[in-house]
Amino acid sequence: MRSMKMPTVRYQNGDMVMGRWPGSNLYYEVKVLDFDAKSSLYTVIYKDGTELELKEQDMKNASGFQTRSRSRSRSPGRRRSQSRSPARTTRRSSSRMAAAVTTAAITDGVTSSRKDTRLKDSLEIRLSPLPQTKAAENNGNNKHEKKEEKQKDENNTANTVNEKSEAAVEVGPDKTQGRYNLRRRKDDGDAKPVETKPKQLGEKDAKLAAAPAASLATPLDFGGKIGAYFWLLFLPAWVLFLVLQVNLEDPSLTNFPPPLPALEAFWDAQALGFVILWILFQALLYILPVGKLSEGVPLRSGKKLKYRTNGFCAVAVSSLAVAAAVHQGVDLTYIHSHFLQLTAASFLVAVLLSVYLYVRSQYAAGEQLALGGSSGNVAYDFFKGHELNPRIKEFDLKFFCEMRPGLIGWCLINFAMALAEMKQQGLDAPSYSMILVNLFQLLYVVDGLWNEEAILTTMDLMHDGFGFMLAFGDLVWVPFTYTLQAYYLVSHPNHLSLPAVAAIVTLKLVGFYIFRKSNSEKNAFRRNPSDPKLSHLQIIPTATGKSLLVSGWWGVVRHPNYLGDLLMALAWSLPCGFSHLLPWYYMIYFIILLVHRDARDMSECRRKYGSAWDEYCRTVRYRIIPRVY
Ligand SMILES: NC(=O)C1=CN([C@@H]2O[C@H](COP(=O)(O)OP(=O)(O)OC[C@H]3O[C@@H](n4cnc5c(N)ncnc54)[C@H](OP(=O)(O)O)[C@@H]3O)[C@@H](O)[C@H]2O)C=CC1
Ligand SMILES: CC(C)=CCC[C@@H](C)[C@H]1CC=C2C3=C(CC[C@@]21C)[C@@]1(C)CC[C@H](O)C(C)(C)[C@@H]1CC3
Repeated sequence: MRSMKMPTVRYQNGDMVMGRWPGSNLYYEVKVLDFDAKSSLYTVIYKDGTELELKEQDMKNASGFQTRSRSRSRSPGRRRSQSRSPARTTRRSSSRMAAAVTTAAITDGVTSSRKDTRLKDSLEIRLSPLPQTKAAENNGNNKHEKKEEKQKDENNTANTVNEKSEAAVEVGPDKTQGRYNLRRRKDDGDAKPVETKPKQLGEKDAKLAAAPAASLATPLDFGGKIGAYFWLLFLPAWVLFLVLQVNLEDPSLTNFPPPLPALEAFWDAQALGFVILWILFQALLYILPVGKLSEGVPLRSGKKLKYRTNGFCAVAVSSLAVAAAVHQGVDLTYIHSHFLQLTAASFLVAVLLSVYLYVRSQYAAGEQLALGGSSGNVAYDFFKGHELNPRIKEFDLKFFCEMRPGLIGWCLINFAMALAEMKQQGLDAPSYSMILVNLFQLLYVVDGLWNEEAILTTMDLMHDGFGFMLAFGDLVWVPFTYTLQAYYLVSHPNHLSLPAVAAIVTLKLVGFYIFRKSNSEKNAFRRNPSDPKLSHLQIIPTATGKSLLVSGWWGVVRHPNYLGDLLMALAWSLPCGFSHLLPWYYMIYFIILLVHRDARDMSECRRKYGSAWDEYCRTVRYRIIPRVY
């Protein structure tokens, strides 16, 4: 009441006005409940019961609007787009729900073709869900409809969707000006963001969570079933090719096939012993009860897993252990001279682990399976990973393998290469090139471990199952191909002038800054969308209850973190010079990997977020490189 008496307050308690739905151009009829003079926010209630806080600029007098019938807005274009839209099932079924919360479709009287397109677009925006109980109240009256809706939603992983499409109104050119406070008033007490609260599963959600993953499975990628066979054979063969190439004086693609060693040369029991010891040592560090217990993102079941994020401690202890071993006279150049055998041993471990993972996934409950690795085809699911988060008690195999033995092993191998260079070239200290490669990659790994919690919001952890692709990637690909630049420098010295060093360091730092800032921004937002530090960012709400960042780093390109990563990759290759293609292998591979990952992520997000994702893509036009790609 205190605030309502102030002269600057435009709307009074109880006034019916039009309120903009956050992140869109849609205006709905709302009732003003309160005004907070401190924050200058109005608390309003929409007809479906959603309470939000809005700024005055996002509210308008109802008299300035004219109504528009739904049928008029359904242009042929719209029908086309509907039939293409992955959100169509949800949209149609939920439009019936919307009947309960209908207001008339209205426009502000501005008519232009641009506006029609925008209206068409905005009508497709699916809005944030109501709390389950409320949604059930609104939607649950007609049992027949509810049943039908369940069936229609079978292929949609989104939670209950509530749509107010009939009440769409578009106003103003600045569709996402300012961030909206999406916290409901009753949540203010615990100040928890809507999306990080454990979900109260409604009947439908419980059914979705328990549904066999096969019925929800996403389209196959990596060339599908045939592709899986190809990658299962090609990836190990390619690693072998690279490892044999880097040993040659003149590594070149034209040396194909490179001279193959005898079969016995691959096997070394001691090398296998070292690999197993290293993995066990890392496992021991992982289970130490030190460091934070971080929560992962909610699973389909609504549950959140806990992860021990003590990676920085693990790399610190590992460094001390390695330093002590060197001090005790352990010759780390063994890693250089037995590279092939160590690779073969790690490959063996990765294959055995993948078989174990596949077998155990056969006994896993539906809700524990990855949607992307549940095709029903053995080779594909073995490759892509059938179970999402395989765990032995609290020990998370995917998280451990991705962040520990291979990643920390990468630094150990690089360090061994620096020692091997000094030995082979008769140097008192490693070359500038070797130092740069070592420091750059060490920074990358240590940063990843320092920010270990951020991995929990990456694709691998959230969506990909744990199978051969990641087991092999983590235990073989990362430690034995990401180290090729250091390996190459052992016998292919490349002199760098100081200005060249300065230029490469600058490039690395720029890349690192973009990479770190963008990853941290997304991670912080996913963890707490109401974080005051992010209040300057603009968002697009989606039907799943999660929002998409549309400004800040994620408003520059759709994958700013990939851009930073690519700049860093360039800085890792430059110290090796231009004599051979081999040290540029990582750069080339990484472009392919990230372009493919971006495409995978795009289709996954389109499936998840429907038209909200399309809206994001229209606003943020470029994928990785501003104005180029
Ligand atoms: N060195 C290496 O070998 C590799 C390094 N990487 C690096 O790992 C990091 C993680 O990469 P990756 O897991 O591929 O992808 P991202 O960390 O970019 O994660 C993609 C997910 O982020 C969410 N998202 C996308 N756009 C937005 C937005 N606008 N607002 C909010 N959330 C959004 C979506 O998930 P949701 O909405 O479900 O939360 C999407 O599925 C990157 O820095 C990458 O460069 C990756 C692969 C290999
Ligand atoms: C060809 C093939 C077998 C591909 C498998 C891909 C994996 C090698 C990569 C998938 C995502 C990865 C990430 C990292 C390493 C490579 C893999 C496993 C990462 C741990 C490197 C360090 C970073 O700081 C990171 C934590 C962001 C990153 C996460 C993704």
